[in-house]
Amino acid sequence: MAAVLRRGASFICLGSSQLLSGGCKHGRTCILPFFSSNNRNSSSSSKIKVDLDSSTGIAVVKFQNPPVNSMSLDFLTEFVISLEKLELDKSCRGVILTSAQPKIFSAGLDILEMYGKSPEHYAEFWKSVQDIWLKMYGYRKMTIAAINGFSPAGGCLVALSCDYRIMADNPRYRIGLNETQLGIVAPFWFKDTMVNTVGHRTAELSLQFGLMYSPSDALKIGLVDQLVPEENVLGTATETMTKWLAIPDHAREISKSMLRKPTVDRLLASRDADTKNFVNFVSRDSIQKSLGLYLTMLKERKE
Ligand SMILES: CC/C=C\C/C=C\C/C=C\C=C\CC(=O)SCCNC(=O)CCNC(=O)[C@H](O)C(C)(C)COP(=O)(O)OP(=O)(O)OC[C@H]1O[C@@H](n2cnc3c(N)ncnc32)[C@H](O)[C@@H]1OP(=O)(O)O
Repeated sequence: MAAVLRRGASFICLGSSQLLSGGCKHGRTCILPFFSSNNRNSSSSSKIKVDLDSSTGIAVVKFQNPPVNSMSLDFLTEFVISLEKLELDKSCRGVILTSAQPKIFSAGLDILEMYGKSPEHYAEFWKSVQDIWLKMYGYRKMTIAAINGFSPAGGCLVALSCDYRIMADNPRYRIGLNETQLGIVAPFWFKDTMVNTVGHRTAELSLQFGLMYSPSDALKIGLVDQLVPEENVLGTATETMTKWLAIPDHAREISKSMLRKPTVDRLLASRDADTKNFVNFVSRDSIQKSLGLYLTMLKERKE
């Protein structure tokens, strides 16, 4: 039985039933939007903060999963629910993704979800990774990634799935699909997303080497669209979104769908096979060993 707390106009629902909205269907703790008296609707689940300004139609979705915004199963579930709600909300026309953590946009998929777990867990996790990509790459509303820090692997994929990417011009930051450096392989839909953005030849070099690009190199290859001083990332994203929103929604949306649907359909046609592939691949002793060594390396770097 779910416990439901009502606080003014806001609802918090805890538990597995779906008393208040489709948002809780995944059976995890979630917090429904808090409606304030002005034009801003905010909601904050534990890992995703949403701030929708209905006077402009722009929502800011902030990742807040310290220390590095790694994408665990819970994070991905909350993320997809937040995007679903915004997609259904007529007052929202565009979404900006950014990070509440200093210096990190997202460290990518949570490696601990792929290490030392059961095949059933790997399958559930992978489906949630597919879900977020399908939601983002086919998203009806305009999306901008305001990349305010490091963005490896899954973090890069999330940015690549947006319509426009603005990155902090800090030469210490890096972005790229570095999977091969962990001894794993970016699946075909990560690869397709990269190819669609930077072209085939650059993707060949990028994916095989697992290259991580500085902001200026990322701009050169078209992995990001614009660099701005770190303190201006969110402001520039909001200004840019306002310009994009001058285009009639239906025309922009249909154009986006024409360009992206074939890529989305490729995964939709083979989701189960892709999940099986992932589970078989990640369950191998050699892959588990690589991931274990990588986790140890991450910890030892600090010592
Ligand atoms: C044939 C093909 C078939 C199927 C496909 C098969 C496979 C495809 C599979 C998977 C695709 C995966 C995509 C991914 O996203 S994998 C994740 C890749 N991410 C990374 O490589 C990033 C690693 N992290 C870093 O480089 C750094 O942490 C940093 C630059 C993001 C931040 O550096 P800091 O110095 O600020 O912080 P740290 O001290 O390094 O980290 C703090 C803390 O967090 C832990 N951590 C970091 N990243 C992750 C992560 N991605 N997952 C889980 N945990 C992470 C780190 O170990 C530290 O932990 P402790 O505090 O030491 O406990």
